[in-house]
Amino acid sequence: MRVLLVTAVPAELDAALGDVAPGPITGLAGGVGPVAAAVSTAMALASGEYDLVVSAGLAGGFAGRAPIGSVVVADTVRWADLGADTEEGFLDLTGLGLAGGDVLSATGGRWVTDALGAAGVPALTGEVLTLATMTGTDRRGAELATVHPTAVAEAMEGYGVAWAARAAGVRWAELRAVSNLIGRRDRSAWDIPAAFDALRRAISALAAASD
Ligand SMILES: O=C(O)c1cccc(C(=O)CC[C@H]2O[C@@H](n3cnc4c(=O)[nH]cnc43)[C@H](O)[C@@H]2O)c1
Repeated sequence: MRVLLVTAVPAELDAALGDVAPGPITGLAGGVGPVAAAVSTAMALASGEYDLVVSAGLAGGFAGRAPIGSVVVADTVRWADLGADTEEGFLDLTGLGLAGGDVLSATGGRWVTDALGAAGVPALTGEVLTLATMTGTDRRGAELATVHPTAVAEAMEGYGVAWAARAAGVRWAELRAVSNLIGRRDRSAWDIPAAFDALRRAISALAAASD
């Protein structure tokens, strides 16, 4: 299994690949946000060298659903701020009568959860939201939790990676380690070392399964 691992920033990539010897996993720090992620993933996939793409890195977890330090694997990803903000509430693409889809099913998610299970790495499964605007208020966090009851976490790249993988006909997954809870932005409450440790263990499990 030849895996392309796409993070947003180099620090996430270094943490993810910390225990992984050169081999079946190739890393790419593709940039922050869905557009940078989609473009960099599409360019890498043009080589035709990969069987699976994994969007990986830090994430915000919904309180009571995904605690700091936990690993989450997406069954679906949703670009949650793609649509229109109206007096009647948020309208997604379907609500706007537009084609394109703002929810994608993770075609490689099962392979990732099986790899984690085989290595004894605990993981939660659920919807992972992609947002171009990171949530920074309790009001917005509560709104997202209500509107998306099966969402466990939010990040900023998964949908972009998924869109590029789907266009290239390559299976894809999203795996995140929770560094902070979604809500009022309080950088001092982020536990990046705990999340990076969880990320490193999870990616080691993927490397073991891809050999
Ligand atoms: O400050 C640091 O030391 C540091 C080191 C590595 C990465 C970061 C980031 O800020 C990564 C940003 C990246 O993480 C995702 N993320 C993390 N928490 C959230 C969130 O609450 N809502 C949305 N996205 C989140 C996201 O994918 C960013 O691209 C800092």
